[in-house]
Amino acid sequence: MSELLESLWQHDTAFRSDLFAGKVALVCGGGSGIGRATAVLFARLGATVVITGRTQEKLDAVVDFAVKKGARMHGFAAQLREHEQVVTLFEKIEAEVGVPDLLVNSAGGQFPQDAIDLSPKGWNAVITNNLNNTWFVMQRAAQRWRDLKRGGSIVNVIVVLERGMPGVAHTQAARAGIVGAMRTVAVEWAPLGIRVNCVAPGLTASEGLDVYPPEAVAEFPLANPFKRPGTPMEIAESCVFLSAPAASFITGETLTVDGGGKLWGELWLAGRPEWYRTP
Ligand SMILES: CCCCCCCCC/C=C/C(=O)SCCNC(=O)CCNC(=O)[C@H](O)C(C)(C)COP(=O)(O)OP(=O)(O)OC[C@H]1O[C@@H](n2cnc3c(N)ncnc32)[C@H](O)[C@@H]1OP(=O)(O)O
Ligand SMILES: NC(=O)C1=CN([C@@H]2O[C@H](COP(=O)(O)OP(=O)(O)OC[C@H]3O[C@@H](n4cnc5c(N)ncnc54)[C@H](OP(=O)(O)O)[C@@H]3O)[C@@H](O)[C@H]2O)C=CC1
Repeated sequence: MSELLESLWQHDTAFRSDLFAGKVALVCGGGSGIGRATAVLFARLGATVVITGRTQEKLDAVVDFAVKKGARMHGFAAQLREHEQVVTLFEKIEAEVGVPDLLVNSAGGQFPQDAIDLSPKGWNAVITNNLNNTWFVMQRAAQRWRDLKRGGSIVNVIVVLERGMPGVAHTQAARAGIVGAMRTVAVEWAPLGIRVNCVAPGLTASEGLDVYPPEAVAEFPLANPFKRPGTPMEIAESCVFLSAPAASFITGETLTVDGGGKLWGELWLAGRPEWYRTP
């Protein structure tokens, strides 16, 4: 783990080291994967960072590493699909750290299953975990920015929506909901100085891939023409770009970072259903 964190700390970045000095960045899902890489990058670029997720130990490992490097980082656990916990989280951040200026929503996930077999409970769990949680956090941030008469930036990490993604129909539905809401609030909130964008990663090598069955994993190299997964850092750089002043005229957009996966390739996240197997 410390080797992985060290490699994130040393990785080349396109950004200057004081880019976010004086800013507070909140990264949801910052205890692992894409969120962790984004949090570490914000910290390297001078931000005070708050990471959140359900598991305090995961947050502590990232915070301990960053603090030892001389960065400012805090980890506050929260179940983001519960609205009251989101409100309490913001109160705690404001009391102990300061109002966030930047928000990256990388908390989420799903289980792979053929759509035809999804149970109502499973469908609801994934919708709640990817639509409601992201919405609760982005709305709360915007409410605080409106109340305090200050702007901010929101970046939501979603999935690629331009093509079918067999095995994760529930998550595609949830993320399509986020894109719809994002485009609308980009308009409603622009006069408040609030920008809202999305990053759509392709297959990315994170702990999140552990939930996929071996037959699906074996075919992951076919997901894009580079024939490799992306790295969390490759996604983090885009999250940070959209959060930065360099993106000050970009709102309501989705930046796809998928190695060309939406143009070419096959991806069967639950394996191929029987009726798609070649004889
Ligand atoms: C083009 C190129 C671009 C390529 C682009 C590629 C994109 C795809 C790759 C994506 C990768 C990632 O997202 S990686 C990130 C992955 N990370 C995660 O998934 C972590 C977050 N996941 C979770 O928190 C959970 O797994 C989540 C799915 C939301 C469920 O949370 P809950 O605690 O509410 O739910 P549970 O109690 O566990 O289960 C609730 C019900 O869900 C169903 N359920 C849960 N797990 C199940 C399972 N494995 N198989 C079947 N059904 C399941 C059951 O009905 C459960 O009810 P019972 O039967 O009663 O129990
Ligand atoms: N890896 C990939 O190939 C791709 C990933 N994505 C999406 O990118 C995002 C980040 O994924 P990735 O970093 O790969 O996966 P991870 O599973 O490593 O990261 C997801 C993080 O979200 C946290 N989280 C999940 N649900 C909640 C919740 N309800 N409340 C608070 N925290 C929560 C998890 O922590 P904890 O469990 O401790 O709460 C975890 O740290 C996800 O939305 C994922 O679906 C999209 C396309 C491709």
